[in-house]
Amino acid sequence: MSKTVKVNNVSKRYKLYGRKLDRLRDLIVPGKSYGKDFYALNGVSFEAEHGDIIGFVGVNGSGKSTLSNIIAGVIPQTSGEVEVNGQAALIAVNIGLDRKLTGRENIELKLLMLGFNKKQIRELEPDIIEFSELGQFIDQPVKSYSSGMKSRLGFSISVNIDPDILIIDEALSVGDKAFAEKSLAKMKEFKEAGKTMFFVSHSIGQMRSFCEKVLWLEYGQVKRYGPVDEVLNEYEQFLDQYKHMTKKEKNKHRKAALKRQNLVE
Ligand SMILES: Nc1ncnc2c1ncn2[C@@H]1O[C@H](COP(=O)(O)OP(=O)(O)OP(=O)(O)O)[C@@H](O)[C@H]1O
Repeated sequence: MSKTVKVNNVSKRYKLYGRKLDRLRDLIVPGKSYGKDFYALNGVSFEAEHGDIIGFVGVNGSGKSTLSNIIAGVIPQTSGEVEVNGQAALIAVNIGLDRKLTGRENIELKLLMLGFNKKQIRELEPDIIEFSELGQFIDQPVKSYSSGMKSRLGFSISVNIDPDILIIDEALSVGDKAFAEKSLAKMKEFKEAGKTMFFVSHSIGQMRSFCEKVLWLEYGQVKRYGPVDEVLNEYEQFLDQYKHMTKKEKNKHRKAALKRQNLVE
């Protein structure tokens, strides 16, 4: 099977500043570093094949969205290599939509940015609007949309451009049940067409029903990568243990993780 996505030793470093002055100093003082390095991802490696449906799990802040954004080309990695063979589309709440523009204008802008010509846009637009079920709201500015409506618009654009690789970051969790079911059906179509998909969700049920493999991130590092049941069973055990930890034990766990992210409190 050929690889569609190869992520090799990828890290993402952010600078955290305790004081505004340090941020400014970092910009204007050459050769010196203020602020503290913080690794949202640290040495992440994995590969995806054609037709793989891969879920990203991990507790809040473990790096799932950062990894999704890097694969989609929305943000660059600090180090390491990412090879993406094909066109990738990211569906995430609040990403890629201009709040001042209407839904229709956002569709046109997004398609233009992806390199579609005017004729192709005219052909695609009705399908996108129909799938979104936004009705007359399509001509209202996106800033007046609820998060579910934004997610519908983003999802409709991304699935109708027929990408090779689809990355869905929590987008299904804000839509209503009917739209989530319609979206899942569309994703099943993509699955049958052999596309590669990445799926970020806190819903273990959705993960089990949809994904074949799972990548478990723990504070920026790969804890496990493998078949869905194997990894999720272990992840659920961890969540259960975590829930029953005393405050002191939770703190110890958190401190060990922060140390790995280079951020000792
Ligand atoms: N622009 C940024 N500047 C500094 N730190 C950031 C930035 N973006 C993300 N981070 C940090 O990187 C870490 C990983 O964030 P990310 O959003 O990838 O986690 P996540 O696993 O998707 O979390 P969640 O489940 O809460 O959505 C977090 O600690 C976050 O605070």
